[in-house]
Amino acid sequence: MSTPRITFIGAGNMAASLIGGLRAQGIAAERIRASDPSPQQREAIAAQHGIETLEDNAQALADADIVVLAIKPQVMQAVCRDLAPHLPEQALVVSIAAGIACDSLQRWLGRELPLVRCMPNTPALLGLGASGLYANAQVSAAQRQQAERLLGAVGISVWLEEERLIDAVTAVSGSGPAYFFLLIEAMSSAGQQLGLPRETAIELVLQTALGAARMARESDVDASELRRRVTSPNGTTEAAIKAFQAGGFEALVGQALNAAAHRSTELAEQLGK
Ligand SMILES: NC(=O)C1=CN([C@@H]2O[C@H](COP(=O)(O)OP(=O)(O)OC[C@H]3O[C@@H](n4cnc5c(N)ncnc54)[C@H](O)[C@@H]3O)[C@@H](O)[C@H]2O)C=CC1
Ligand SMILES: O=C(O)[C@@H]1CCC=N1
Repeated sequence: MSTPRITFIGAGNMAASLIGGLRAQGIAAERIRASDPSPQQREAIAAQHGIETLEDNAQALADADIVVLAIKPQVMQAVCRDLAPHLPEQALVVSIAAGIACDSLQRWLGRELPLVRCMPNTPALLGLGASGLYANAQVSAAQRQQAERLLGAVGISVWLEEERLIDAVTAVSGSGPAYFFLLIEAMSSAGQQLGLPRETAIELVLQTALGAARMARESDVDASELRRRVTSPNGTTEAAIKAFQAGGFEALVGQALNAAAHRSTELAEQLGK
């Protein structure tokens, strides 16, 4: 397969992560371009990755095999309507915007076209992202591979058979880093209340989070077994877990993820009109 020409519409954080990942995988800078109205964004991404940047979205589309929509959901409709007449016939469109359904994108782009909708997350910045991908019926097997390579350059990616599951992915991994950050914040301040200096508490919490994630990732037993192994009968961990359970921890996590998924559906309805 020859290397596709990839155009990014929007050169913000997520675009920069994806471009960094592609470059690290050996994709030549000449195959990638990005458009953004902000001169600062254009200069930053050109300096960092050596790619061509343009102010004009329509110009950036010329000869593109893959067009990545890496703009905020709120500007998606206006940008798509402007792009519509300039989109190359066979181009694969990849949208990373939260809460914008394939139907809306096709309506704004003016026709049925190969479309992959994905939900990445911010650890993509470190190549540790997790993305859910949904392809519509127009996407060819070769284009699926291209989308997989694009998102695979910044972490793991999983295919979803139904578009509605993007809302679940948004709740689990799209928003997920924020839940772990919240736990890190809460454990750090609890450590301080127990008398540890702030920096010490944060350092211990961060290394514990990293160690636990790697153990869960690399071990051949599941998280509940790893938890059991830390939890001595009548010991300290058991006391903490009992306190979590008495506070309804698992039900609360369920409610939180439901709220995120519900909001994702609601945004798609509002923004998709
Ligand atoms: N931040 C996150 O955790 C996640 C974000 N996303 C999605 O990724 C998308 C991009 O998000 P970020 O990179 O974080 O945002 P960002 O704000 O860093 O980047 C957006 C870029 O679009 C540019 N832009 C604005 N109007 C434009 C136009 N008319 N034409 C071309 N470019 C334009 C802005 O100048 C900016 O550089 C969003 O749709 C968001 O929903 C998806 C998953 C996770
Ligand atoms: O909070 C949000 O709406 C976006 C989608 C996933 C992460 N950030």
